[in-house]
Amino acid sequence: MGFIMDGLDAEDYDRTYSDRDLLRRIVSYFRPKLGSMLLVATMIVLLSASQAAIPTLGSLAVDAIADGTIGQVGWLLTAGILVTGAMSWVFNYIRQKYSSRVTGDVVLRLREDAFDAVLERDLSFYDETPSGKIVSRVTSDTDDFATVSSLTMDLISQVLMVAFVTVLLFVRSVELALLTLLVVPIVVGLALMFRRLARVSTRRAQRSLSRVNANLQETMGGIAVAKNFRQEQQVYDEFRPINQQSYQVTLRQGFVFSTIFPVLFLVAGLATVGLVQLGGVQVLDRGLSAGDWYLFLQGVSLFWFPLTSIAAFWSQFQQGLSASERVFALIDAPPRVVQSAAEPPGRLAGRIEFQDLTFGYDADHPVLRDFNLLIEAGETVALVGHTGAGKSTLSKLITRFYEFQDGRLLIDGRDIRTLELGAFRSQIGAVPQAPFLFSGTVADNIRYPRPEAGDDEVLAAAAAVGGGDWIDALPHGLETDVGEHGRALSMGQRQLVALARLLIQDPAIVVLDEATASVDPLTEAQIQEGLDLVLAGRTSIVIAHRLSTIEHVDRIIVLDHGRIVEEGDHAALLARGGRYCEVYNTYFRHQSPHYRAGTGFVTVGEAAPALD
Ligand SMILES: Nc1ncnc2c1ncn2[C@@H]1O[C@H](COP(=O)(O)OP(=O)(O)OP(=O)(O)O)[C@@H](O)[C@H]1O
Repeated sequence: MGFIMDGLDAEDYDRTYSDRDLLRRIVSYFRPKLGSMLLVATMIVLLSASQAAIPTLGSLAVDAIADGTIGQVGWLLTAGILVTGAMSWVFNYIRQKYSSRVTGDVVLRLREDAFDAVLERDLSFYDETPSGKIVSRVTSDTDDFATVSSLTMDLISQVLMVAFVTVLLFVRSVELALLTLLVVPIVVGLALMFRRLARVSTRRAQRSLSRVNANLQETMGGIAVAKNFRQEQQVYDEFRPINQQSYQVTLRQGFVFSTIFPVLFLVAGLATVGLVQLGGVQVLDRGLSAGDWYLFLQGVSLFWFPLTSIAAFWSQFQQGLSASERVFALIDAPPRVVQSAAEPPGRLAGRIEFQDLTFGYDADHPVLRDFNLLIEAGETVALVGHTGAGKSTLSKLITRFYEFQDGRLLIDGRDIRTLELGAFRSQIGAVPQAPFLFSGTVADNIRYPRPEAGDDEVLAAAAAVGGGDWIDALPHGLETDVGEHGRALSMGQRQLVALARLLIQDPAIVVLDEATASVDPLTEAQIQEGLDLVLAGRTSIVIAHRLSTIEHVDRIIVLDHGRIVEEGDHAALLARGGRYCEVYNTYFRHQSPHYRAGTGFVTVGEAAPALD
């Protein structure tokens, strides 16, 4: 049992909606399609009536055979059955056409809303939720919801037909009609009992499938690394139990659903036996005509088919309901980053002040505790420190990707929580270590922050970065296709595109995580030139990995376990011989052109001259 249920827990944002809330929510998606739905409903009524008319005409034919009048009315009844059959086809065609459109439109809207919700989520959401699981909610869960909506229409049509047949049966023989109806509460009772079981097993099956998706997604993302380290077997070993689990859970779901049908068919069979016996006796006693008896037997199959298929629908119905629950939970997931107001920030000067700020990805384990730091407008600050010191965390708070728990973060003296988030973020230029490029051309990527930017602006930005020589090295200049994730460009070229993109954005504050990957000296020089241009006149926070950067910034801040342990400029900090020297020896010193392996380390713990 343990294995089967492992990893199938709900996501943090999952919730259970009451049937009423769920239904109300689903109805709200269908409401704009009221006109088409009325047409579908009319067609369903006509279709059900015409389907119920066929056995009625058949029963008249049986009576005519018994009376010996079939010779006179036979052709009329045949024509009647033909016309009713043809009309059924037309009604069904119109019904299918419009109901498919209604379902398609509703799913389109639901998927748009789900995708919108995904885009709106804070970065913490992406840290906590594997992307495969998100994809699964936006695609297969909305598909399951589509199935529910078309099933619901089928269900309504079947229920209506049952209603028509019931009326007919009562008109013919109250006694036999009551016998037929006697079984309904048993079937409905069984279906209701089954409901709970079905919902639980269906939900598990969906979660296990999204686990499979998440695993596949991660495998595809890291396939190059896996192949590099020849870890295909390990990847497969990880996939196997997850896939097995999905198999087991789906099998269990199948078992749950397969128990209901034999039970239902047994009840139906017993009822039919009763009807054959009782009806036959009544025909012999002349209390019932042969045609009526025929209608009852036909009616029973017409009657039973919808009832048993309602139970059959149940599985998919439940699947769709829990899918819609999952999609709504995604749409309704509360944001972690909450603004207390939405004041227009105006053009920011870029003064940043952390005041007694406390933050932890998990509130019980703070990464920053009572943290204080003031960065003046226009200042360029380098954050250095060992891995895990909290450098990226600071930048994630400035970009407002995460919500801090305590203290204040002021931008130009205003509480960051009061600024209109979209307008604020548009003035923050964030460059990650490995800049992400979208499929398209180099020009498309440069104009990404401002799609209305003209070709000349894009060209000017590209030319300004690194002297523009790098554009000539691209096979089709700015029209070169960058490939998926920018794979068609070298690492250095991707960084240059990211810098040109910043120029187009023209942010007030730049948060830059320098790439650790080394590039050739020419590209390095171009990047440095580009950086000087991009950072000039803006407040800049650089998570520094390059010697040339730390040598030129206004202030270096040395972080250790979320605390500032030293700050100052390069020469002063080196002279102090403290923590900065350690970091310098570890990360930066070897980049110096004068560096010789094994020599020239700056002594830690005592004042030492600045060596290069
Ligand atoms: N998304 C996250 N969820 C939980 N903990 C995190 C997350 N990101 C970082 N941390 C933790 O927060 C601490 C600070 O991490 P941070 O990424 O800020 O360090 P860093 O100084 O930028 O390190 P590096 O130079 O390796 O990028 C680390 O202990 C890290 O494990």
